[in-house]
Amino acid sequence: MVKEKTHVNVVIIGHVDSGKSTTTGHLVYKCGGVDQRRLEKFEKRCSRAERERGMTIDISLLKFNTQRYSMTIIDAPGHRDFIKNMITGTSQADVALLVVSAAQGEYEAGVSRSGQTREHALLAYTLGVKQIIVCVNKMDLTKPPFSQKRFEEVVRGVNGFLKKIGYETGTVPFVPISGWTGENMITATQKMPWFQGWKSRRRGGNAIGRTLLEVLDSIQPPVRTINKPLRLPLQDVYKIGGVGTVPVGKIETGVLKPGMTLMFSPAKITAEVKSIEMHHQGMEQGLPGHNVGFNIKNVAVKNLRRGDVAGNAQQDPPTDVSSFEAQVIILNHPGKVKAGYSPVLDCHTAHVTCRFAELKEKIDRRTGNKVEDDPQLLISGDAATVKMIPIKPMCVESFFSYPSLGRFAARDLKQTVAVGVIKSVVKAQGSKLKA
Ligand SMILES: Nc1nc2c(ncn2[C@@H]2O[C@H](COP(=O)(O)OP(=O)(O)OP(=O)(O)O)[C@@H](O)[C@H]2O)c(=O)[nH]1
Repeated sequence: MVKEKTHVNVVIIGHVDSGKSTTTGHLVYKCGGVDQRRLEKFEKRCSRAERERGMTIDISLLKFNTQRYSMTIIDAPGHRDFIKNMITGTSQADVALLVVSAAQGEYEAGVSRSGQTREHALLAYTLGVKQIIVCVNKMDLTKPPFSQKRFEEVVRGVNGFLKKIGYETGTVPFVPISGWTGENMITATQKMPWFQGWKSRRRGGNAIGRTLLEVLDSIQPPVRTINKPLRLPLQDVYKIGGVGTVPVGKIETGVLKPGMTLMFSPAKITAEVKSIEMHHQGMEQGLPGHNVGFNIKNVAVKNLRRGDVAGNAQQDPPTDVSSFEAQVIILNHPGKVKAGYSPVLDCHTAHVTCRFAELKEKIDRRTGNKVEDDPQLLISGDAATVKMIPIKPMCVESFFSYPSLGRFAARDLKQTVAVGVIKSVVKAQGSKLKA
């Protein structure tokens, strides 16, 4: 049997027009598993949706293979809801690919105060994406073309702010590429003979690859969370004739098996798993990353809904929370955020209004150090620790215990006003679990 490649989720980040689509498009066309027709269809849908509604695009179709990994591009910015998707997206990114344009003026704009390069990198780091690869793109447009001096200038600059954000520089690889003309994407170019591969401190100074594809192949395999208790946020619940109630969703942690007794929270319902399916095939078990449908008996469809979380009733079952403490970053709020502010939170598949009950402390975004106790208000750009109270039952977890159930986007006025990670939760029955 052919060994299945390890699956890796990649998020593409970088300033507008840095070449994210061009670069990823190149990878997918050359190393992709998506057939041309589907890709064309996707592209059509993509541009129409973007034009008309600025809608979020499901680009889960974008896949490509390296030697060791099967990679899925889980989201790319430029879409209005990128930040929300990055946080609540169906999969967690294992690695971030930061695209930086080396073209004259474009690099400078990207790393300027209003540029998105730092913002995206900070967001990736805050959300726990600790592996990052930087492609220094548009090398064909440097002056002179393919300039080593320009590459080194970009490396110095980007390393400087990655270090401030918290990334361990020296281990972050940089590759000079042209996503447009293809240099160093799949095959090594002769046009940049000065680049013989990124020398990684982690690999004792050995070069880890001259091409973007090789560098992607050199990442640390993601640690899967198979040994943790089961968490399966429901996407939907179906009633299927002759079968019964079938909830569907993606397994975030743990293992789902027939015969297991599940607890659904906040529905507070237990039920036994009869069978499990993925892509219409029966399975003996479901593992993290699997999108499954499973049949449970004696539970009416109306008693379960999207946003409920299934877990093993015998092993740290999920429960709803009466409050939680989160570290938030206010992104776009036109006014002032004060205690009592109640935006809608998107956390895993749940969508629940939560109140900023207490603003506990304002913190420095980069160092995480406290800068003020009990602030009266927060404005765009501020980071703070806040106590939040959901206005109806909701199951969330600390980011530390279950990352994908512990990060959220807060929405108001049709935009993402804040993003956050949950530091600790108070379970509804009163026991406080500290992260
Ligand atoms: N010469 C050259 N042009 C490039 C390269 N990569 C991208 N471009 C061009 O730069 C422009 C922006 O590229 P995109 O791939 O759309 O950039 P993006 O980052 O996806 O843009 P947004 O989604 O709007 O943020 C396009 O006109 C591309 O053709 C490159 O390596 N060399």
